[in-house]
Amino acid sequence: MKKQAAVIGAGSWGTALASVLGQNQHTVRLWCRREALAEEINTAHKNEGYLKGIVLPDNIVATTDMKEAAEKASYIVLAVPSGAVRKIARKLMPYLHEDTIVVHAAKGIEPESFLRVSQILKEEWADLSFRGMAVLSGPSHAEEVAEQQPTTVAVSGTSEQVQTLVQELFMNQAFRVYTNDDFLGVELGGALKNIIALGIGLTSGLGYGDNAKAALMTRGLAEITRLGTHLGASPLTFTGLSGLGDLIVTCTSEHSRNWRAGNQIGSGKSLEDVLEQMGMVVEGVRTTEAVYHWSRELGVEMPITEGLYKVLFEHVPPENMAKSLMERGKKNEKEHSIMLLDNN
Ligand SMILES: NC(=O)c1ccc[n+]([C@@H]2O[C@H](COP(=O)([O-])OP(=O)(O)OC[C@H]3O[C@@H](n4cnc5c(N)ncnc54)[C@H](O)[C@@H]3O)[C@@H](O)[C@H]2O)c1
Ligand SMILES: O=P(O)(O)OC[C@H](O)CO
Repeated sequence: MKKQAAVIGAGSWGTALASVLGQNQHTVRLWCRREALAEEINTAHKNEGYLKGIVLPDNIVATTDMKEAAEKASYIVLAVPSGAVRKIARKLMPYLHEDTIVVHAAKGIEPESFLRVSQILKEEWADLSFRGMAVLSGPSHAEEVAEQQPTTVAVSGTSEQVQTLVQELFMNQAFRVYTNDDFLGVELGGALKNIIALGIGLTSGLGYGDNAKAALMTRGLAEITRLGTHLGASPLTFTGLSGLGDLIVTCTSEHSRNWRAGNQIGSGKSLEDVLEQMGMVVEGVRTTEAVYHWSRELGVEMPITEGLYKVLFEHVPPENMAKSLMERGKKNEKEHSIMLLDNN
């Protein structure tokens, strides 16, 4: 059935998700910051700056007016960078009502508070009543979603009903949505994989090959799972779409901004120059900062995150990251899995 949906954020991901909703014949209002972009979307049905060469469904209406975008929507999809979520949550406040379902699609952890995006929203909207919240996450580069290439993602919701409704809202022949009741795990997987993708890009920039890439992906997943299960997420979620799936796509795709940023830093560019030239969000930088401090506070070992933090924020040369990881003390590969089995 046709729904009223608002997508907040007309960058790569917001535009791609609006496109999926448009293909599904929903009424879509896409909120963007710049008038010129709204004009481009409404007249040319394009967003060339973020999704080059893509023609958008003509039932997407772009606006810079938050009221016009969100007031009548029964679904509000948040697709801004995690760093903008608090500010946007405040702007959205007047337009949430009893029937609103909020779907967030941002992947990050807040550095100062160590909060996930859903926790930021709950904090900002503590006094409001709305129908529920969901997180949509998984291996899904906007460029391929916009081209209607086969894509699979996971959705988790504050209730089973919300989860199923969001699955129905987005699902189509090119965009397959699985439900997963582990909200924490789905949200964490999407945020944490960006750290590992940055690290892998960095080693590729240094000239290391596929063995290093496989090592970091495997041990990266181990450290994501270690933190996630420590916080109460299911280990199985990290083997699914929002865990391993998203890790694979972000660490191997030419589309990944996190991988590309790491690659350029490994090749000798400064973090500041890389971020300035990217022109799009590189979530892994902020999340590395958050997770480095968070894991230390929690006493959870995350050596890849630690190595990357030192390169990004303490000006340690990138080659030292690989060296320090290779020279760590002897370990049993299954150490953490054994601990998990013992606890069950
Ligand atoms: N691009 C993808 O393939 C993809 C896929 C899945 C999830 N995500 C996640 O979606 C989120 C958004 O990523 P993106 O790729 O669309 O980023 P992007 O850089 O392509 O676009 C970001 C959009 O947010 C807007 N924005 C930035 N700062 C803002 C602020 N302070 N207030 C209001 N608007 C602001 C920008 O104008 C732009 O429209 C990120 O958390 C990202 O990890 C991205
Ligand atoms: O381009 P990236 O590195 O921000 O990754 C985008 C998505 O998270 C991939 O699923």
